Amino acid sequence: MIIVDRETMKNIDAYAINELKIPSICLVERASLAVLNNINLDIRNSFGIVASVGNNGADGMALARNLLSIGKKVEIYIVGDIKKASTDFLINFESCKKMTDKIFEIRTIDDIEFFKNNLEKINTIIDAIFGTGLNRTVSGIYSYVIEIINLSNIFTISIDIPSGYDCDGEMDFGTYVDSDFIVSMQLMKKGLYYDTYFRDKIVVEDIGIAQKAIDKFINI
Ligand SMILES: NC(=O)C1=CN([C@@H]2O[C@H](COP(=O)(O)OP(=O)(O)OC[C@H]3O[C@@H](n4cnc5c(N)ncnc54)[C@H](O)[C@@H]3O)[C@@H](O)[C@H]2O)[C@@H](O)CC1
Ligand SMILES: [K+]
Repeated sequence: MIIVDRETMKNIDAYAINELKIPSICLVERASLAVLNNINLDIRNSFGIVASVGNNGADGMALARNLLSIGKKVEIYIVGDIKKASTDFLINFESCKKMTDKIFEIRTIDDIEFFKNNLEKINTIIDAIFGTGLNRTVSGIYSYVIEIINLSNIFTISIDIPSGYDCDGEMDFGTYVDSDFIVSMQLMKKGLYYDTYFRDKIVVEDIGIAQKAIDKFINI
């Protein structure tokens, strides 16, 4: 099994997109389907997608669109400034806005209360806040949201990495999602493999990042 650190994963992602011209939105779509294919849709019918506005959030928006398309109950909670959203995030966010009005921004303490109360109506949380882009201590509204997710005891699936957890397993960024299940993209992340608590709750899924991009940065 190939195990990568954060920097290597970011280099592989960038090479696949910028040099091999693999459209990033294709990777986002594959990532969303990788999560979808790991959900038991017979028992999971109501979803809270909790997303920030980078590409981990982009994966979350693509998954939200796919869940809405098959008629699942989906509520979308955005934590972060939509004005700073990534291009890939906005592509599926635009579609989600056409498919549901249950899209809520979490910015204030009142929003936090609303989020906490609304969670009682769903049975699955999708954690799409941070992935390999996490690079500093989790604070403010982000830490409140993560604490509420953890206190909710609702089955939580993290996209790529539990939000707040250091991909390399070295830094303590304050708080992180206590995921029940993690679908990690393309390659096993070092921090998750060497942390036995998470290692048994993770699947790694191919999302179409070419072997040529992986070989460039992985010297076997
Ligand atoms: N284009 C790509 O590189 C792809 C990325 N993918 C997904 O995108 C993720 C990486 O996306 P990004 O690099 O956009 O970053 P993230 O979406 O992980 O994080 C979003 C942004 O949050 C900010 N941030 C970092 N730490 C923070 C903190 N403590 N408090 C507040 N804000 C903070 C950073 O500016 C970061 O860009 C991967 O984990 C994966 O899920 C996949 O869709 C594959 C394609
Ligand atoms: K995540």
